[in-house]
Amino acid sequence: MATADHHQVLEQLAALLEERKGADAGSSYVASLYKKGRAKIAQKVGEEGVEVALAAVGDDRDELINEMADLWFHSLVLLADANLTPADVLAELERRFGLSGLEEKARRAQD
Ligand SMILES: N=c1c2ncn([C@@H]3O[C@H](COP(=O)(O)OP(=O)(O)OP(=O)(O)O)[C@@H](O)[C@H]3O)c2ncn1[C@@H]1O[C@H](COP(=O)(O)O)[C@@H](O)[C@H]1O
Repeated sequence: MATADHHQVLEQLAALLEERKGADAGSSYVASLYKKGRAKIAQKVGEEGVEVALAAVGDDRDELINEMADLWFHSLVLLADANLTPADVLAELERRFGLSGLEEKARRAQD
């Protein structure tokens, strides 16, 4: 896939994950995750997060990319299971543009 198409990958994968809701768990890893349920999917996200942290400390570029891809993938499955999309998360990140992290933290402390 060409670099210019990279921004479409999240949407394409999300569409595929949506399709997998009707798939057979025996022939699709994603369908097998849906079948195991939200808690199992959430557990996978947690495990992949830990693996990302370990890879980062190990300072191995390829390992970090690999583990981050696993984390993003399982996070997308979790979003789909919750009937949310990458666009929902991207919209939230977009909303935060221009708002410094420290400023945001201070606002939260006031709530
Ligand atoms: N991007 C991915 C992707 N990344 C990682 N994985 C799978 O995630 C699993 C994670 O491996 P682990 O060792 O952590 O887990 P495990 O030991 O297999 O599973 P557990 O027993 O821990 O649950 C592996 O089986 C990987 O193959 C993925 N599986 C699917 N996709 C995408 O999802 C699409 C649909 O997949 P299927 O539903 O399987 O057709 C594929 O075409 C891909 O685009």
